Amino acid sequence: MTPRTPDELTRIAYLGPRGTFCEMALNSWAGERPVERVPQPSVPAALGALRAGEVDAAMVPIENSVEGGVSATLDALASGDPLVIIGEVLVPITFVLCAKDGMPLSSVRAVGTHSHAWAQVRGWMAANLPDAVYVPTLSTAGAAEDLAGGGDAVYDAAVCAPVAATNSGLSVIASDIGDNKTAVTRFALVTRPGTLPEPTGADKTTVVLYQQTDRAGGLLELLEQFAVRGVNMTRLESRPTGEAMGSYCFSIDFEGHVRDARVGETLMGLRRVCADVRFLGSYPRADGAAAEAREGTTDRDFAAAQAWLDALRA
Ligand SMILES: O=C(O)C(=O)C[C@]1(C(=O)O)C=C[C@@H](O)C=C1
Repeated sequence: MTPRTPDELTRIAYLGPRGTFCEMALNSWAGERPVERVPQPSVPAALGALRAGEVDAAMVPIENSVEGGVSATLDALASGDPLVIIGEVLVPITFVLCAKDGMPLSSVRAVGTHSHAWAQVRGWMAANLPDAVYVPTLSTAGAAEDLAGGGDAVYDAAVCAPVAATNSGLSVIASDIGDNKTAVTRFALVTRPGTLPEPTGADKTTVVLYQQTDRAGGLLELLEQFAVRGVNMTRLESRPTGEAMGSYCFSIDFEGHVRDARVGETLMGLRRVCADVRFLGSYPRADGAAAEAREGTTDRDFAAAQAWLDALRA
């Protein structure tokens, strides 16, 4: 059975192992809730476990303030059985470089970490370890765990959160190595459809849009749907559909809840002009910033216009 409220979510998958930023997001969302945390090796695996009914929800990274959208998550949400976002969490990102005891910084030849983490420490690496080779891993904490495990890790230092270095018993050889000290990653709590959080006045909605045909002004026609109804977008990305060269869909976050009149009208407009609209949920914003409906686009304005039209028709 699909849980209906956040308190009914008892098993939640996340990008593991322990010590990832994803686990921090889940801890921050769960608070005192008695939630069983189920680590998964990758984002597609976490969403696969959710689609298979093995867990009630999944916490996955969706956007980073430095590196942008997390493609693995956006693509896994855009195709396959439908899933919806019911919440978001913002996690400040701090990285350390860690290694086995006794390894000096000058001896590091290869560094393992998640690709998004590497993108956020590139400047520091260029300045401090210009000759180090980058080895991609499935997560930051996974990089630390494999290094500490002493098995077949082909790198001698890992970039991860301070807690992952501690969990793995590794020594921190450089702290606070992120190029941008205010970096934040946004995580989405995803479930199977059936749960629609109530509007709070400070909500976001996520959709994936598939255009009917590739033609001049096609994207403008989609954007007009938002503009004329006063709906503010907070993220817009084009992603390849994978079907053919040049075939793209648009992944969009915008302010407001599907129950807000201007959002409902926008979605209907998009449905008319798109080949397909995938609704990925309406959920409370992590930063609590209320959406301002400009004059002429409030629920009351839409209701008054509808009443006026009804009167004309009667
Ligand atoms: O590897 C982790 O620790 C994650 O939680 C993944 C992830 C990401 O996908 O962006 C999350 C936050 C950091 O920006 C780096 C990596």
